[in-house]
Amino acid sequence: MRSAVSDPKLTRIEVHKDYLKFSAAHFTLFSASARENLHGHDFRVRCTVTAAVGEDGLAFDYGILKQALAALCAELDERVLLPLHSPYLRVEVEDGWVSAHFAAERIPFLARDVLLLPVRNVTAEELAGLLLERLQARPEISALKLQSIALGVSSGRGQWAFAHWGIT
Ligand SMILES: Nc1nc2c(c(=O)[nH]1)N=C([C@H](O)[C@H](O)COP(=O)(O)OP(=O)(O)OP(=O)(O)O)CN2
Repeated sequence: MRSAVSDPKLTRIEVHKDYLKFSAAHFTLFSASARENLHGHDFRVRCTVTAAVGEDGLAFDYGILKQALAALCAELDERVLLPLHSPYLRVEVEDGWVSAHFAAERIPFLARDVLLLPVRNVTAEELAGLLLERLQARPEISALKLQSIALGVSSGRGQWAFAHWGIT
């Protein structure tokens, strides 16, 4: 007898928990001469995946996904985020200081407060792409054999950027 529940071969699982966030400072670079002032956000993260449902009615323990996302958020929490690959900004690290060189400005930070990220700009879209890469690189996530991942980053209510992998 078929189960009372429809028997989907694929399911979509979404996680968006209040604790999936990181508080960080940044400035968006709009051109070689225009940028925002340094400011901060509680960046929020959410993730939607598709996966096959097993004969036991379980796709995978989504606690594994939540823990991985929380670990990724913790890596970025309470830092000034600077891009290493910007066409407009040069980063210099010396004697416990990090200097961001932008147009004619030298913007100094204590090295302990800065996190240099392999992105072109500290924008929601670049952060989403970076976090997706880092999520996929985690062995406990690659072991889940997910079919697609969409990872979102928000810099404020009502504005999200998503990075995607796989077929949805
Ligand atoms: N494509 C993108 N554009 C902008 C980004 C971004 O990440 N990607 N980021 C910013 C700002 O840095 C900021 O993060 C958002 O600015 P803002 O919209 O002012 O944020 P608020 O929450 O204050 O939104 P309000 O609509 O003003 O309430 C800009 N552009």
